[in-house]
Amino acid sequence: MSLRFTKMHGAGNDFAVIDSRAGVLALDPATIRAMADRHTGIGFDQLLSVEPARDGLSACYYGIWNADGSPTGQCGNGVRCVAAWLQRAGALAIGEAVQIQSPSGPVTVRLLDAHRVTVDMGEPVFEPAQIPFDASAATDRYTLDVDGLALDIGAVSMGNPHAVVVVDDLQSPALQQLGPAVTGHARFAEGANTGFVQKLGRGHLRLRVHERGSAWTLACGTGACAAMAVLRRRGEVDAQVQVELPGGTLEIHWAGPGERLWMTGPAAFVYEGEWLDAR
Ligand SMILES: N[C@@H](CCC[C@H](N)C(=O)O)C(=O)O
Repeated sequence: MSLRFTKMHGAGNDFAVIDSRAGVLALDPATIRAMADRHTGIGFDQLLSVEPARDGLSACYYGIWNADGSPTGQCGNGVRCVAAWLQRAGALAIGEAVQIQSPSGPVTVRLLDAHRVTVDMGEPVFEPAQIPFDASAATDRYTLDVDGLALDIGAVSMGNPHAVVVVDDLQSPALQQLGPAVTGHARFAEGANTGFVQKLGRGHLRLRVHERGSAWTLACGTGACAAMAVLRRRGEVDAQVQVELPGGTLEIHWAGPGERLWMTGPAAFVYEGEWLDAR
């Protein structure tokens, strides 16, 4: 088996993008893990498959798989890359807004230029059953028992599940163990992407995310949206926030509950390649 792909990244969160518009390949988790391997494969956080739209309305559908082969519902950095990929393929014009269908539903993208994209990410979902998170009612903060430590978290879905933890020091060595522990916590029935956020001001956040299925990444687009959603709902940030991640900066706008959330950030091409399955 061989497979052509485009290597891309959004603020350092990296992807292999496959053109599946003419035929969708069924890739098993073991194959995705082999492709994702940073020593013996292409190396990526997520695999994105651009497929024909399933709703007759969207420009395309895109499937998302983590480096461990698990599927997910949304990818904020990925959808910006898909938009830039469509433009390079001649299927989207700069300035044009189109709907892209993701596993968790449609989002609307607008290309600001060939490498910068704004996305209407929809409304953050705080209802525990929809995250899914084990709690009787939606609230601004929950106490999570992590190996005896009472951790204050926010929980939200941006099409995928997120835990948001406010910290004073993003470099604290304790986060190395806390990240995986929250990601795999039993109260998140499907796991969670865990964002540790440091507040630098009402319009400025610094964030590190331990992702479900891909571990620590240089950026997580839905993680930036989740941090904004949780802190804005608590009244701790303004409607426009800059989120600094290890690999780059994203701009997030959310007026508040009942409103749609917008994310703007980069999408970069790295190279075109062909994966030769030599396992
Ligand atoms: N990096 C992504 C999120 C990818 C999916 C996530 N690991 C999950 O399993 O939900 C982003 O930019 O949003």
